[in-house]
Amino acid sequence: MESSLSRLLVGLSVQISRSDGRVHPATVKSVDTVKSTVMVEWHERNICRGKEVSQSLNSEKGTTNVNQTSLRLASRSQARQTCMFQAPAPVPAAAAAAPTSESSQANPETIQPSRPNQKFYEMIQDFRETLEIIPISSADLVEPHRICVCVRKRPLNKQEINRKEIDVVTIPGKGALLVHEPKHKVDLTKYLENQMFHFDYSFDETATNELVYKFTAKPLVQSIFDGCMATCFAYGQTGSGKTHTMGGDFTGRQQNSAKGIYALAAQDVFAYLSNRKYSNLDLSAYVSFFEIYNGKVYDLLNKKAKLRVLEDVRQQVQVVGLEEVYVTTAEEVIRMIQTGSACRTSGQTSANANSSRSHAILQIVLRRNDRASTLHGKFSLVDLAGNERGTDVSSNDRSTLVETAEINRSLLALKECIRSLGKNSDHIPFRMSTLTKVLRDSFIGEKSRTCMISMVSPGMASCEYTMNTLRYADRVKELNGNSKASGAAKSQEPVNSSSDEVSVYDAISQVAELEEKVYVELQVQCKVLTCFFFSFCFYLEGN
Ligand SMILES: Nc1ncnc2c1ncn2[C@@H]1O[C@H](COP(=O)(O)OP(=O)(O)OP(=O)(O)O)[C@@H](O)[C@H]1O
Repeated sequence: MESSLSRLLVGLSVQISRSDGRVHPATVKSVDTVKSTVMVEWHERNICRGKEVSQSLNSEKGTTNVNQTSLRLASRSQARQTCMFQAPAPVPAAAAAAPTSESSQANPETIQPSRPNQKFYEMIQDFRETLEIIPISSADLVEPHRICVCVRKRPLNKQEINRKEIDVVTIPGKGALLVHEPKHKVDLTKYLENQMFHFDYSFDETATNELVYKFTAKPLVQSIFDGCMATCFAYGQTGSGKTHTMGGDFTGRQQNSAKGIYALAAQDVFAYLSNRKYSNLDLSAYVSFFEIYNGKVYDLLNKKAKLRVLEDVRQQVQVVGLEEVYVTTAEEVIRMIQTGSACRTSGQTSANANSSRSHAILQIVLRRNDRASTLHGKFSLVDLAGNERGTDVSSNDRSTLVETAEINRSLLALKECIRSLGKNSDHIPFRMSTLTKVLRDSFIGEKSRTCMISMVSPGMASCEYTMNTLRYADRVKELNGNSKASGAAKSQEPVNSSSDEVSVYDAISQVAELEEKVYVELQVQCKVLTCFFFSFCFYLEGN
């Protein structure tokens, strides 16, 4: 009885209610049923530029609460310490073992007496106690952005909960996101490196697709009716929620597309089309859905037909033969999304990771009902390849290495194109990849609008990938913040950004820009040489 009670209580998260009314999370360290004492450890922290600072507790006495049982505080010393509590009548094992169903539902993490990385879990919980958390809500104002970068955290999934993984991401709200990176000192002492990032919006695990849509893609739907070329990207590692956000919730091969951003955008397009404000524009909507895998384009609405990407003399990029279907209702679009997604999945056989190795692009095009079907506006919704592929260089398999290189190239190109757009640069390095080539018209001119939704997985095992995703998004956002075109607030540098890292990124940007300049320069020289050649031929013929 004694040992089972101890086992059940040790590691349990409890709360210390101080006499001044403040509450601190604490952990049961040991239970002595003979002396009727419980050892509880707690510490208090404050945030200071992302680092944690221990503070001393001032109150001498307080009470603590273990499964609703009040214990009297007997003694305590300094800030981070072990305290002795006088235990009341022994807590019945059954009561201790079975937390109320309400509490277990509210947070399954708190009912686990012990877990791998329990210490880090407690440190994160302590840290969260010090934060003021105000999640974004539908009542918040949607601000206009030319380039909008936001982040969405998904909840821990079943497997992660079964593995007792700890959640290392906190969304305090107002565009902020914190990653609590678990670290070890040389002497193996555990500590957290708390990294703060700021974006235009940050969505926590409770946010619905509708809420995310309202702040991200919805303003872009409006913009295409004003003649803009809009693009919305879902970026992040495999399993972080890109398809869930864009395509809707699905399990296995069953997909409920009605709740994804694709479908929500389609519904709004038809709502605007029937709105009196836009009806005099005399517009029609068309949809195309394609995938880019290994630099090749496949039509998802035409049995995965392989398509060619060509650039004409006016630098207009065309996907030759891409099916563009005339649509009149959102239901039609949803059916196409389902058909296209099934085609994408079925083409991948057992290699399920394929889905994250390709970029899927749904385009909703508005054309005027004139003879030439003049393009009025275009919305490209992109479910990008998983970004972890870019860092996965462990494989020796040639095809995986080629895929990895292609994904790296396209994600890098994408970032550079958005940055160039933010800088109002003359040189958009869109030729760096097929992805940026087919989206070229989304990166040029005053009428371009871009939104990037960066998805992060909350688990500790994904921490490194999460940091990569956030650094990428931060890099896109950084120049957006400085750009004259955007009205967004200046973004905050993540606390860990080293100058080396920044200079490497700058070097990449400069190389991309130079590459584009050289290309344009070569084109001009080629034209001059061609003119010279033909003049020379004329001259020879004349003589
Ligand atoms: N916000 C969320 N709320 C609830 N479940 C989510 C959320 N985001 C993702 N999921 C679930 O997590 C799982 C993985 O999500 P999803 O397939 O969207 O990831 P992904 O980033 O598209 O992965 P991949 O790159 O491999 O295609 C799915 O089962 C999905 O339903």
